[in-house]
Order: sequence, then C-alpha cells, then structure tokens
Amino acid sequence: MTIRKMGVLGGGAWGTALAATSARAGLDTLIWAFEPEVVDAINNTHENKMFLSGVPLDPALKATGDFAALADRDAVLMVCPAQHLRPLSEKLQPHLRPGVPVIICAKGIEVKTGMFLSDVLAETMPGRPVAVLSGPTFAAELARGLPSALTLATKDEAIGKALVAAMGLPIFRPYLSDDVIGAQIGGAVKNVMAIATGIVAGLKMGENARAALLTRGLAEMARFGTHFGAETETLMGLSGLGDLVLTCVSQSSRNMSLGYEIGEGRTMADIMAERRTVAEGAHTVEILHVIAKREGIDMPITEAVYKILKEGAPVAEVTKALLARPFTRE
Ligand SMILES: NC(=O)C1=CN([C@@H]2O[C@H](COP(=O)(O)OP(=O)(O)OC[C@H]3O[C@@H](n4cnc5c(N)ncnc54)[C@H](O)[C@@H]3O)[C@@H](O)[C@H]2O)C=CC1
Ligand SMILES: O=C(CO)COP(=O)(O)O
Repeated sequence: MTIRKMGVLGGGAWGTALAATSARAGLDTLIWAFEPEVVDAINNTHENKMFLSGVPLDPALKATGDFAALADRDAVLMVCPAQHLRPLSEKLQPHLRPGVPVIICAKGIEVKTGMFLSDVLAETMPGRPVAVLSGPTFAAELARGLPSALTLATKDEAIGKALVAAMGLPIFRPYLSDDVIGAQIGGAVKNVMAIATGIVAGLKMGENARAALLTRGLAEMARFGTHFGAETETLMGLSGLGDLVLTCVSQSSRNMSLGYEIGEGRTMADIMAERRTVAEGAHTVEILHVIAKREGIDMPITEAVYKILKEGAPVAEVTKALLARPFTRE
C-alpha cells in the first residue's frame, strides 16, 4: 500500500499543523474545514488565521468544505474535536473508497456514550482500518518545523508501515504500536490531569505539588488504562507519560491554562466565553468520572476536577479534601 494523497478532517490548529507536515513530506494534501472562513483563508492567504495564525502554509496545501472532495484520498487524518467525530465521520464515510484507513488524531472519549473513539468509528465507518496517532505535540511547534515524536497505533501492520513511510520525517517521528486502546487512553486522560496541574499552579501551591500531582495522575492513567487492556509500555510511552509531561508543565496547553485560570479564581463560564479553541479535558472529565465510578477504578484527581468543573465545587475545599485523603501504599 502506498499513500500519496492525504485527507485531513478538521482545520483547527492540530489539523492544520498535521496537514502542513503531510505537505512537507511531499504528499498531495487536502484539508476539510468546518468554517468557510478557514477554507477561504487556507486557499487564498495560505495561512489559517483563526486557529494557527502566523504560520505560512505551503500554497500547494488546499482546503475544502465538501466531504465529497475527499473521495480520492488514500488515507484520512481525523483531527476534529472528539465530540464531533461521530457526526463528521458519518458524513465522510460514504465518500471514501473501501479500505482507505482513517487515523484518529483527536484526544478524548465520547461523552454521550462513554465510547473510545475507535469504537465510535467502528460504528460509523464499519470495516474501515483504523489507526491512532497521539503523542506530546503542540501544533504551533510542529507547524514551525520543530521536532516531535508520536505513537502510531494500528492492528494493521502494513497500514502502519505505509503511514510511517508516507508521513515520517526527521521532525515528525511516528513510533509504531499495535495498542490502539492504550494510545487513546493516554491522550484522553492526560488532558484531565493537565487541568488539575494547572489548577495547582494557578493556586501557587508550588512545584513539589505539581510533580506529585503529575505522578499520581500517571498512576490514575495507568489504573484506568490497564483496566481497559492498555499495555504498560504504551502508557509509559509517547502517547501516555510523554504527553502527560508536556501538557501538565506548559501553559501553551489549553487544558493546563484552563486549570491555571480556574486556580486563579476565574469561572468556567468566563474562561470559555473568551475561547474558540477546544480544551478536551473539560469534556473528557465528565465521562471519565462516570466510567471510573461504574468500573470501580480509583481516580481521585479526576473526581476532584469533575467536582470543580462540573459541580462548581469551591477549589479550596476540593484541594483540601484531596490532600486529606488517607495515607496509603504507593
Ligand atoms: N492543538 C494541539 O496542539 C493538539 C490537538 N490535538 C487534538 O486535536 C483535536 C482537534 O484540536 P485542534 O485542532 O487543536 O482544534 P482547535 O481548538 O484549534 O480548533 C477547534 C476545532 O473545532 C472545530 N469545530 C468547532 N465547532 C465545530 C462543529 N460544530 N463541528 C465540527 N467541528 C467544529 C473547528 O473547526 C476547529 O477545527 C482535539 O481532540 C485535540 O485534543 C492533538 C494534539 C495536539
Ligand atoms: O495534546 C496536546 C499536546 O500533546 C495539546 O494540548 P492542549 O489541547 O491542552 O493544548
């Protein structure tokens, strides 16, 4: 299998950065974008001002608002926010040739069903090969040509190798895995942990507290992951620990900075009113909390973020309760 024509579903920051990378790798690349202004800007000004401003794009990179225009693609990167994956994949499915792989690049869990995104695609795109591309990667850095490494997980080794051959670059290094569930869990859970570490940073609780939270967040990710059959190697790899570290320590993260502002005393409503971009952890926490309860998985940090974001519990009270938990074994 050879991939020459790449489709990208989603013209946000990450979709645009991945499309720019695909074009840089020499692939004929077409982005489907939701906003007509984004389609227009990519085609006519070669810049996505709305989501990735200041990054000049290859004029060969084209955008469309028409799903049918993706009909000749050899593979499609699915880079919409997680909660939009179901309706968008339903609309795209009839236009793609059978056997064309789709690669999940979104990070999250479907809130209304509790399903992993690969399970959503198994319903909306039955029989289609699926891969997951996930790792510590801020869109703005990749778009500027700075180096990144990611996990590329798929059960179909030939497709994995074809994707690496097509898109791999010295600045974009995919590492193959067959752990499709594990690669999704890291990316989903780390966003919730990034909100938590952001809150602690906003509260000025110190760097010891942040390191403690990040490490206990990893324990939470590992408990959740192993419960659903993820391999430890994946959780300790780029899509797990790697992404957890990046997202929890940097204010470039939308999730971390969301937490930071909450820690400083702002309300969710005020913060969200100023943002057009997605902070996936704010959605993921809603369902992660439900799944953890249902499955009996101990996830106290997730629970704390849920209480603050979704129940409006006072930050000081929730933090105090988290620190007062009974002492236990590591
Ligand atoms: N930005 C980043 O550095 C990275 C993002 N991701 C993941 O990629 C996914 C997409 O994120 P970004 O590209 O950053 O998005 P973004 O936050 O830059 O842009 C928002 C996106 O949501 C789309 N959107 C808004 N309303 C919509 C609707 N009603 N229907 C369909 N689409 C709609 C917009 O078209 C746009 O593509 C997320 O799951 C994110 O976690 C993964 C790795 C890095
Ligand atoms: O997933 C990301 C980095 O790997 C981007 O993180 P944010 O969505 O928090 O900005």
